[in-house]
Amino acid sequence: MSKQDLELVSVSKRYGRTTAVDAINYHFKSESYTCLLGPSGCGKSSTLRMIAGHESVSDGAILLAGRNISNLPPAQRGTAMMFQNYALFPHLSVLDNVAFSLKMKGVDTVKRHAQAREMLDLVDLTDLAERLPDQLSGGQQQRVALARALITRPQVLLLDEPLSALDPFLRVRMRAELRKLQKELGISFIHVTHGQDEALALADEIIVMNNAVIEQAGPARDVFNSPKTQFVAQFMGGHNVIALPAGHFAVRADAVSVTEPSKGAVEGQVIAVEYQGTHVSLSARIAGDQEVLALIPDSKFYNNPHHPGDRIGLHWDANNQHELTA
Ligand SMILES: Nc1ncnc2c1ncn2[C@@H]1O[C@H](COP(=O)(O)OP(=O)(O)OP(=O)(O)O)[C@@H](O)[C@H]1O
Repeated sequence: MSKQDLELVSVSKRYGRTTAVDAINYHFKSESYTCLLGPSGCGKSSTLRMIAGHESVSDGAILLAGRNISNLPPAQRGTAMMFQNYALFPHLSVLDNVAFSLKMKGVDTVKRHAQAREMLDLVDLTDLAERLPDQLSGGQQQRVALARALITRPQVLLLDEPLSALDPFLRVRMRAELRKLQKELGISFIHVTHGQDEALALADEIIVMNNAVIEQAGPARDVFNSPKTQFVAQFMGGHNVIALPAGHFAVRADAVSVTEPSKGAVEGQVIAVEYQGTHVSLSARIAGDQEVLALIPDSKFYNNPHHPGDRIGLHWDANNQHELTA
């Protein structure tokens, strides 16, 4: 274990009779980008808030660099949080917003402004230092919030749905910037999102939560390619969940190809064909009244097109068939 790693040891959060987080264990590697992903109410924000110290831990321990930080105040943990709504002070300039936590620590004006300018430089906002928050675009406000969190030189930056207030275009641009910043700073980012696209685009590691527990975690490509449960396969998207005599399996829709009826792994009947530009989405009904989706590259499909009602075979390689445990 590296010195800066963050560890959750059987961490639980209960609000009255609701268990929001149920004895989760996780080892966040230092210098990595981790996304906490899951549907609304699964416990991801509670997990993040416990790491930040904005919520108490009901049970278990949080260790950073081997030190138990579970009961320390937020400012003494070595973590910093960037909030969903940015929480900027409307009456303070950009510079003073960024310098705020240093002011609270009693750092003198010259010193804290110099450090705040360094942070503004990092997020490319040097020219806007004297503006007030309401004179900034959403993307610029977000960068101020980032600079303000980073000025405390945290070992771990915690981000709660940081891109949700941005329009789709800006969201894609900002996620590239977040990723770049994390690599440049060489610290850990832990980012809560309910968007699987966002998690796949950003994360070295993805933690999928469901019903207060970690359903699956690991490198982003492993979680996407080899879902272990029906929930993860369906939540990550792009997969078929198929019941076969040998059990339940996940098969990526883009790994399914269409052949002659007798040649495929299973036989089916085409129920819909939809042209989607780069590929064609074909759905077929197979035994057990199950629907299977195949995403076929555009040119491959039109070399040998199929139509609703056609009998076809569906084929996929054995290594694309992942057994589901639940
Ligand atoms: N302060 C609170 N008091 C009581 N219950 C709470 C409180 N905060 C969260 N909960 C409950 O705990 C569970 C987990 O909430 P949490 O906010 O961690 O989920 P989430 O995965 O972040 O959801 P979302 O994506 O909607 O923010 C939910 O059932 C929620 O209603």
